[in-house]
Amino acid sequence: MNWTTLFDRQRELDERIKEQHGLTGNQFDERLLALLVELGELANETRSFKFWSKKGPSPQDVILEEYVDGIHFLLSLGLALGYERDVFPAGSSYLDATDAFLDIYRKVTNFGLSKTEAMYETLMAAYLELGYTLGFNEQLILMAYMNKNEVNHERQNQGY
Ligand SMILES: O=c1ccn([C@H]2C[C@H](O)[C@@H](COP(=O)(O)OP(=O)(O)OP(=O)(O)O)O2)c(=O)[nH]1
Repeated sequence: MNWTTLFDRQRELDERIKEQHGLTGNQFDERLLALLVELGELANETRSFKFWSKKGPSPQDVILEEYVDGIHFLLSLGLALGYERDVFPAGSSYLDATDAFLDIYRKVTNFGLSKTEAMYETLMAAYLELGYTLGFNEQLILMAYMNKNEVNHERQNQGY
């Protein structure tokens, strides 16, 4: 994954939102909470934990769009702390989606407390691994990110 391109796109979007909404500060806590909320929305679409229901997951394109919302906030958090990089190390693989979600919730919380670059790297690697666990590859993730980034610009054009 060429993360530099994604960080560049994210920086443009974040700066635009910052200007449009007259923001000061880096909104670190809000971005962190937004990421946790997106993780919940993503888990809900996969229905991976709903042992009480026979209803299947949402279509993969719906799950992918939720997944790349999380990528947006992760990139945003990295930008807020100056942690942009081109490469992140591979994470270790997960047993299933539920295992991945629980691990990532822990890692988001740890990162929010420590705010270290090492913890950020670990979190990025884990989130990418979640993407693989959900059946996506880097190409799909990159394309979906670009599409949603465009949608986010369009929303700002419309005074969202
Ligand atoms: O500084 C920011 C703020 C937001 N976003 C992006 C991330 C995500 O892709 C989208 C917000 O999520 P979503 O599309 O779910 O927005 P919402 O306002 O929660 O929409 P809805 O109420 O329709 O779920 O905005 C950024 O990239 N940078």
